[in-house]
Amino acid sequence: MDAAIAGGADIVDLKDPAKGALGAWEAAALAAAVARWRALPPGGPLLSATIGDHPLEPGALCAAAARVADSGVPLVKIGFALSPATGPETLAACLAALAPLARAHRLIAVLFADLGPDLAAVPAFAGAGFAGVMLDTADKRAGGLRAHLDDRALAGFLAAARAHKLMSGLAGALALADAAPLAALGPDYLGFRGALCAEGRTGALDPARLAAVRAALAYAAAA
Ligand SMILES: O=C[C@H](O)COP(=O)(O)O
Repeated sequence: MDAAIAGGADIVDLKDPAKGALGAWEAAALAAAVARWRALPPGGPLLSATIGDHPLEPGALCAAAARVADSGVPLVKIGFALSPATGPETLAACLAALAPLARAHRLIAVLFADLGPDLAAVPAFAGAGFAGVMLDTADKRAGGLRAHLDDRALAGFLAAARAHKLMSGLAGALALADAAPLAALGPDYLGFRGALCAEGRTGALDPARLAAVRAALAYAAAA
């Protein structure tokens, strides 16, 4: 957390990469991080946290999301493992169960580009009261986001999010070289983890790598 703040991250995402794509922090560590974040001077980063990797099962998603939301973290990231095999009733049941939580907390739906999600599901998240949608990848060894979705698909996803007033993000094994082309598509944020670590995704953040991504995003924003 300290390295991300020092490196100028706009959003610090609390996740345990050793536990999976959206591995969750333990409750005590999460509460401590939220308390430290609240004590930061104004103008600091926003804070998000992931709820862990769960199947598309309403009870499991609700319990995990409620636990993270109860910590007071302002953005709660919930992975939806949508694939071509997912029936519409499965997503509908999950969203119906999460809608009450979405009325009290800012929930972000994470879809995994490498699982082949139906990007036409974006309006359903808006309908359930979500605050945002983003793309990520589930299998970090299977290539980055742009290996799974081309610019046209990504632009369509972002346009749908904008049309439904959802915050939008792109992530998924992004490299430094992805910063400019993806920023050009106009997401609200880009998410990086592996590219910021000298010794792999589960390692510590490397200030030099963080600075390089920060500089690339600043350059892209000024272009
Ligand atoms: O939320 C963002 C992603 O999980 C970042 O991780 P990654 O860059 O290692 O894919």
